[in-house]
Amino acid sequence: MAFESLADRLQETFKKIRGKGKVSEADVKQMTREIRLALLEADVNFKVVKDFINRVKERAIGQEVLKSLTPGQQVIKVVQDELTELMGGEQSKLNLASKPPTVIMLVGLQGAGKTTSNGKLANYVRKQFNKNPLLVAADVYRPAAIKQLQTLGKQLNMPVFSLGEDADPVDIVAQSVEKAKEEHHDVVLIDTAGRLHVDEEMMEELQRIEAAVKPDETFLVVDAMTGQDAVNVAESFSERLNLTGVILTKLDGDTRGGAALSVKAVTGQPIKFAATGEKLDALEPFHPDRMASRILGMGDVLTLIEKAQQDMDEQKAKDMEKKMRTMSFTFDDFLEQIGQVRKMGPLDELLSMMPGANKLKGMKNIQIDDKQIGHVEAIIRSMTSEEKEEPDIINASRKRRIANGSGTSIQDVNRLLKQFKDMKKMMKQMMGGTKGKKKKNPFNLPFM
Ligand SMILES: Nc1nc2c(ncn2[C@@H]2O[C@H](COP(=O)(O)OP(=O)(O)OP(=O)(O)O)[C@@H](O)[C@H]2O)c(=O)[nH]1
Repeated sequence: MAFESLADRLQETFKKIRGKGKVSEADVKQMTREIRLALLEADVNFKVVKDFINRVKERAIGQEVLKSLTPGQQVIKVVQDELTELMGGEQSKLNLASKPPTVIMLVGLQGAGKTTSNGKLANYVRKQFNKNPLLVAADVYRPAAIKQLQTLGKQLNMPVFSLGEDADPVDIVAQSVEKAKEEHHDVVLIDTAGRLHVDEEMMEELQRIEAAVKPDETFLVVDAMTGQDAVNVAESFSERLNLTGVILTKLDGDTRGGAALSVKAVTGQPIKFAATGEKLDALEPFHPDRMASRILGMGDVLTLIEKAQQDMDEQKAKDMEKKMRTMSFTFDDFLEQIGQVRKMGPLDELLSMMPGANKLKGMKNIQIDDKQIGHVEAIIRSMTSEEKEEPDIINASRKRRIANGSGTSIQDVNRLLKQFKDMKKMMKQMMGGTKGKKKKNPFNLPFM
């Protein structure tokens, strides 16, 4: 899972400071020392780390007192804020031209995921903004590049503009924009040539394309797995082109996080999209605040809920959120959720967005093995309504009855009860509620 060791280390550090009723300057220094090491180990650019630590230190030591947070929590909030800021603060939206077509050019090194991202982005603008994109094959050097884009075009049922391998890329893009106007394509997505390394010839060509079509967006596609290297590449590109944003790819791999955390500071350009897989729908707008929460082990509950909303009807998603918030989630809801959640995608991917999930090694405690679902359903159906509402009343004799009724064993029943308990614990953590009395949580920090 991406960011795993960074997340582990930061959470270890926070554990020490969270409950503190008083945080001394020495505590802050100790904490920032640990954060510094964790970031360096995650391959974050050293200069970026230095600035980051200085800001955290300054704010954490000199901060005003917020009544609703303990001093330990305040310090953690400072880190969360600064981490969000480091990745760009506000989410940066796609810039669509007021006068179509919107021209989007993708640049980057070979293998970064440029061509794939082109297809994903085309898919995204069609779905989200109801656009009618034209894909443009301007990589005439890599033999299979045009073909690859044409294959993507076929999968998406979208036209691809190409003049073959012998044409000049500048002619290709200029003609493609004319064609887009004629045929009412409101978004033009240009796939440019990549090289293994930054080289002069490539940069000049990209600059010529840029001058010819004046793109509304020029996205640098960066492979998150390449860490520091990615940042150096980003620097070279941003020196020569008017980049407007970054698409960070391969966030589904076990990247240490360096590129995600440094690229904004180094290029001045925000990460606008994150790609999390090879499939054509694996592209999401990048939200710095959610990513910061995720790195800090607070989970990405909003993305989880959005994902849920895409796949189940909105009312159900709202109900689910409310139930989690008020802790009135019962076994009946659990049963319903199992069905819904299975529609949403691979369980391990969903679980990785849950707060604290990275701490549950292998996530064994809450893993819902698809094969066991039948058992789980049978067990829940063998419970009385009272038991489903208040599982704490399930004593040894009730367990025996449930096991018999569902054709499972007492161990199976115990396991499910434990899973349910763990799940509720996690919900409590992520929603910040305590059973019975509701605490005010102005910053919506799940660890409160
Ligand atoms: N796991 C994962 N793989 C990705 C992602 N994005 C791209 N890939 C894979 O990375 C490889 C390279 O992607 P391409 O799109 O061909 O790379 P490119 O940057 O266009 O390369 P050139 O056209 O040679 O410049 C392909 O095998 C993609 O399937 C991602 O977000 N996650």
